[in-house]
Amino acid sequence: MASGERKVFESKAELADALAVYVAAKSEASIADHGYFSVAFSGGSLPKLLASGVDKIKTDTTKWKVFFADERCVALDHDDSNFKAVQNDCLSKLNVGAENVFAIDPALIGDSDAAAEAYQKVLTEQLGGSDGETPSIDLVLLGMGPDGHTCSLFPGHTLLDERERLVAGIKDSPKPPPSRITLTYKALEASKDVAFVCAGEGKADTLRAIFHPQEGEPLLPAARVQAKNSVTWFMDKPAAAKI
Ligand SMILES: O=C(O)[C@H](O)[C@@H](O)[C@H](O)[C@H](O)COP(=O)(O)O
Repeated sequence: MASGERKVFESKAELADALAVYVAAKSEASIADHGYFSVAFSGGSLPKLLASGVDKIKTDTTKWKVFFADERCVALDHDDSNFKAVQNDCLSKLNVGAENVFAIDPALIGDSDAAAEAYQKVLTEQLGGSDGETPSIDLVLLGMGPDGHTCSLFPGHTLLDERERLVAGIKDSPKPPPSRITLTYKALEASKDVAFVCAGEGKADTLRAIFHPQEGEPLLPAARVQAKNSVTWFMDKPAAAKI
């Protein structure tokens, strides 16, 4: 069963506002602690959802370092690009310098393993993990798919057992497009905080399986996520209806 605090909101709009306030608080605390705030965004419905609360993110966003929890191996201006979604829906409304947004290297999108290796290097350089320490992202914002996947960690996939790499390539994602890069559990577990964002009745059955797995039901990828400090589940009422 998944662990962590569960927060349930009346509506998507209330969820978005609370998430924005939470992000701002994590940002303030991180900047006070080490001078910057590193945050990783997922794609899917998350960027649009957060967009409606983005004006509540009151913090010094010039001190942000933005990463991607997973990314599709497509051009940065492709409609499938998580970078494009996060940039258009959220970052364009926040004062984050382009030099602080760490996208996949577009020159490597033909080879997800090479793109993942390069992204891991960026993560390590930016977060100071080069002395052998695992880099720690301050906050990872995650979604969850109907099959219980998160990042691009899919049920039954060999990447669920990856313990060496922080970022891995995947060529057979069941959710299109098939070629992607993703943070691994190793990277998630080294992160300080993780927030899951789940809205809509389409998430209800999966959240039931996450929080109340029946006997013999496999532990879904999202249920296995742990972080150094906290995992918090932001849900609206329809998503939380069965938990
Ligand atoms: O690139 C991706 O596909 C996403 O990062 C993915 O991991 C997403 O977060 C989940 O699939 C949930 O997606 P929804 O929020 O759209 O259900």
